[in-house]
Amino acid sequence: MHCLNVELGERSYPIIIGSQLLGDAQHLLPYIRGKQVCVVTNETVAPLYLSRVLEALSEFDKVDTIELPDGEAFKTLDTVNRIFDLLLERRHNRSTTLIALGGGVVGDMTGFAAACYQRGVDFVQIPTTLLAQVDSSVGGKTGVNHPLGKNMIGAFYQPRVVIADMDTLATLPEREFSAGIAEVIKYGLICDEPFFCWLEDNISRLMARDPQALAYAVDRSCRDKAAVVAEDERESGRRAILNFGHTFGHAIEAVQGYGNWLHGEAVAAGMVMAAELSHLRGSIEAGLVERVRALLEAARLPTAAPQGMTTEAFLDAMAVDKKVMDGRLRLVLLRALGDAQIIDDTPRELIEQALQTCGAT
Ligand SMILES: NC(=O)c1ccc[n+]([C@@H]2O[C@H](COP(=O)([O-])OP(=O)(O)OC[C@H]3O[C@@H](n4cnc5c(N)ncnc54)[C@H](O)[C@@H]3O)[C@@H](O)[C@H]2O)c1
Ligand SMILES: O=C(O)C(=O)C[C@@H](O)[C@H](O)[C@H](O)COP(=O)(O)O
Ligand SMILES: [Zn+2]
Repeated sequence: MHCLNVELGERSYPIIIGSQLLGDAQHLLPYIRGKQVCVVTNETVAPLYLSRVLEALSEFDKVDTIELPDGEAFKTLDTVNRIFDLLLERRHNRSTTLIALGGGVVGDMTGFAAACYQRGVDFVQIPTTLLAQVDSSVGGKTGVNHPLGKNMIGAFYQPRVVIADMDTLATLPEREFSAGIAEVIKYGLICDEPFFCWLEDNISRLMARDPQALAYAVDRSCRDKAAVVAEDERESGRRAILNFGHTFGHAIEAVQGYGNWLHGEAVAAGMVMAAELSHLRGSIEAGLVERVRALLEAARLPTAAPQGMTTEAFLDAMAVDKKVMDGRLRLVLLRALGDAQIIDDTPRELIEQALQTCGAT
């Protein structure tokens, strides 16, 4: 077990990474201030891990649980409202703590519910997917989707602690595991060249879920993300690099229908598009785009647009991106391997060319 910190002044918190952490009260209880707790999970994760978390909570007066329906299609205000209904029916007050047990969908909604319920209650992240352990549980972006755009309603709201039990990854389906690797590769590309090279050398071990390789990748990803978040908690500047591939990826998720392409899959294809565009602008060599494609393919991730998705559909969906300012797209592109920048003057024709090179019709 080891621990690293997200340094945010009075909102700082630890990320605890290890094994056999779920039932372990010692790591959880110091971060729960009141006597009421509500564990938010879903119908898939509950039968696997809920009982272990409840063991750690046996000393509390009031422990409620809510099992949400599973899937990106349920990351909505209606689902968050079900959390509010339970909290009110069961008379949870401002001293309650919400515990998110699950992947990024559960984590994003629980965090958002915590930010809103009685204007803010504590919450804890217990991420159980690779994607949630390396990305979504860290940094305090919470929220839900809207039919017109990904994560359009939300809040910045930090957890009190993140407890990442790597044992939970043993039950993760292959496709979900690959989706998590997409965000891991993202860190190498945007801010950590040595990590990208390490990933190229170790991708087979990682895909075989070698415990040492996996522990290294989770730790390094969390460190990279924590450093960026500590510099710019509310994305007024540098934090936007964590959105590399996401303007394209979010368009894919929304146009294909939430849940048809997994978030990590859409980000993988989006990162190839962003790399291709960086090359078309003259910032990086074609060889680096090929390295990005090859690594993502080795992680069994898509590297091209969904079949039949048009350039027009991409551009329409990308126009609602949260980074758009004064009607101009702001895209995260590569200046070099391990060095991302935010660019707001990319000609539309170049974006269209990058999309078409990546299979958009
Ligand atoms: N807040 C952020 O900073 C941030 C960062 C990245 C992604 N996200 C969001 O996170 C979401 C994606 O998260 P995700 O990839 O974890 O998807 P997810 O939450 O849908 O989980 C993936 C699937 O795995 C199941 N599952 C979870 N843990 C399991 C386990 N241990 N064993 C077996 N099955 C398990 C889930 O029930 C689900 O079916 C997206 O909505 C994305 O927008 C948020
Ligand atoms: O933490 C961040 O900042 C990120 O951008 C991480 C992304 O991987 C994540 O998908 C995030 O939810 C995207 O946020 P959004 O603001 O583009 O909706
Ligand atoms: Zn993401």
